[in-house]
This record gives sequence, structure tokens and C-alpha cells, in this order.
Amino acid sequence: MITVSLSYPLSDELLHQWGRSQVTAIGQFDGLHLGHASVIRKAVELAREQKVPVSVMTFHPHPKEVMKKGDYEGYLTPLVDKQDILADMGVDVLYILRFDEDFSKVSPEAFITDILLPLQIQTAVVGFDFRFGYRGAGHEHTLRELGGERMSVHTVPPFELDGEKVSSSSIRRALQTGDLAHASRWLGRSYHIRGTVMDGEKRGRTIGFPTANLKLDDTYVIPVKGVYAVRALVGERWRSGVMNVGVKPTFHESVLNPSFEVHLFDFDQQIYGEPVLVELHHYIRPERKFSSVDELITQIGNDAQTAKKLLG
Ligand SMILES: Cc1cc2nc3c(=O)[nH]c(=O)nc-3n(C[C@H](O)[C@H](O)[C@H](O)COP(=O)(O)O)c2cc1C
Ligand SMILES: Nc1ncnc2c1ncn2[C@@H]1O[C@H](COP(=O)(O)OP(=O)(O)O)[C@@H](O)[C@H]1O
Repeated sequence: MITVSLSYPLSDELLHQWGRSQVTAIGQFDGLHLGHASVIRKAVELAREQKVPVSVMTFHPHPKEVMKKGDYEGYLTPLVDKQDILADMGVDVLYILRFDEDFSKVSPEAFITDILLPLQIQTAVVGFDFRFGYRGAGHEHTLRELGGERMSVHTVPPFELDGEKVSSSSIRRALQTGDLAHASRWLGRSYHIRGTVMDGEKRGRTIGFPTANLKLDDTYVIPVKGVYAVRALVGERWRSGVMNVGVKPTFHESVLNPSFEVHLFDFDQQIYGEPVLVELHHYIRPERKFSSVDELITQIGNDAQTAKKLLG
């Protein structure tokens, strides 16, 4: 898959290079959950039928981040994750359209006539609730009207599981309440974060549970504070472990940002500075303040046993 960064207005050079008959799925697609996957799969299927390449157009940074809307909570899938997942789904080209204040003012009409049509998108595939252009005034009918003969539009209906519509906001809520089972089911995979191992307070090894402290690579959606059974990719190998997301109330009075620390089972290597991908498989318990370090140590031992059982 090729990734192409676009910014409005598109230059002639870019249009010359990328303007071609194609089927394009358009959307924010944060999370690339089962609903998004059904839109992308439709685009792949139509592209195969029409014998043209399939592309995905997304916006970055997240409009909510740029517009400083109060309800911005971070990414379920930052760009690197989107790239990985879309490449796996057979997408040929990923267009990343730079979203900034100026772009937010582009009208729905201009979005179609200055971007979609010059790129020669012959079929646009969108989710049923796709909105675009200034104040989200554009929707599927706008696409149909202005696309006319040159661009057909395919709308994909809501994807439901157990009678509920799968949405990024329901997945965020599930992560923020420790309902990992639902989050994973709706995502179609386990939620994961990526980070780099950095120095902690060097206490872990003294209590028998060294923990790799992660500095997250992106502004991920932060799952609820507590203990998780995880699988972690360190170097080339997947390993099992337990992760604590929290502020370590046993040792600290008030800390604003939670830390992410992973104790890996059967592992004894120095990995400071290394990248680690952590998949969250089960939520075990909330973080607590213990009245003694010994109690904390006993509890972490129990957490590790629980995690081993859960991970099989
Ligand atoms: C599985 C696990 C569970 C933990 N649970 C708690 C907890 O409930 N309360 C707490 O204050 N700290 C908890 N911690 C964090 C420990 O306090 C922390 O790992 C230890 O202080 C080492 O910190 P360091 O890596 O910065 O040296 C937990 C850590 C792990 C690995
Ligand atoms: N089983 C393990 N799980 C996680 N990290 C480990 C493990 N064994 C060794 N390490 C290394 O030790 C470091 C954690 O030790 P710790 O005493 O908790 O120090 P820090 O406070 O700097 O995180 C990790 O960053 C990693 O480099």
C-alpha cells in the first residue's frame, strides 16, 4: 500500500500523479472497527469488479483534535495503525488529507469539485452517516448530486452486533469502563497501544516485578486505570504479561498522567529505548492504594496468576 499526503488545494502535480479511475472509501475511520471494515471491504469488492485500484481517504489530524472540541479523547488508531490495518485489507493507496482550520472551512461543494472529481474517483464508498465539508453540511445526497455522471456513490448501512450499532464512541466508552470484551468484539481485534520503554522509578525490580514503563507514541484513547492481561510484541517476539495503567497511589499522592507499565512473564532483558506494542486482552481489576508494599507485591503476584490463566 502506498501512503499519499494531500493538502488542500491539491497541486496539479499531485493530481497528475494520483488522478486516475479508482474506487475510494472516504471517512475518518478512527478505530477501523467492524463498521469501518464493512465500508472498506465494500470498496475493495467494487474496485475488483470495476478492475481499478482501491483507495481510502482519511483526514489527519482528527478534526476533533484540530477544532479543540471538548470531547476529543485521543485516537483508537493513530496513523501507523491505520496504515497497517488498511494494508492488510488489500487497500492500494491511502490518502491522508491534512485537516487544519482552513480545511475545516472548505465547503462540501469544493470538497467534491476540487478534490474528489479531479482525483477521478469513479465510485465513492461511504458509511451511512458520513458528513463532510464546512460544519458537516455535506452528506451522501450531496455526493450524488454533485458527483453526477462522473462519480457514483455507494452508501454502506450501519453494521450491528447484538442489535447494537458498532461505533467509535461506543468502543471508547467500553475502554473507559474496562469493558474490554465489548471493545475487542466491536474492533474485531484487541485494542493495542504502542510506546517506547523509558526509565521509571527503578522500584519494580526491587519488589520482584520489573516493569517496562512506556511513553506512548501517540495520543491514544486511554483505557480505564487498572490492571490488564496483555500480549506484548518486543523485538520480534510476542510475550505475555500484566500491565498497570495508573498513578501508583500506593506511592504517590497526586499524579496527573497515568503511566503504562508492563511486567513481562519469563523475561529478563534490558529493553530501555525499545518500541513495544501492547495488546490489551482482559481487564483484571481497578488500581488501588495499598497500605503496605507487601500487600501490593502479593496482589501483583495474584494478578500475574490471573493473567496467565486468562491468556491460556
Ligand atoms: C500488575 C501490576 C499491578 C499493579 N497494581 C498497582 C496498584 O493497584 N496500586 C499501585 O499503587 N501500584 C500498582 N502497580 C504499580 C507498582 O506500584 C509499580 O509497578 C512499582 O511501583 C514500580 O514502579 P517503577 O517501574 O516506576 O519502578 C502495579 C503494577 C503491576 C505490574
Ligand atoms: N520481566 C520484565 N518485564 C519488564 N521489564 C523488564 C523485565 N525484566 C527486565 N526488564 C527491564 O527492566 C526495566 C524495569 O525495571 P524497573 O526496576 O521496573 O525499572 P524502571 O522503574 O526504570 O521501569 C524495564 O524497562 C526493562 O528494561
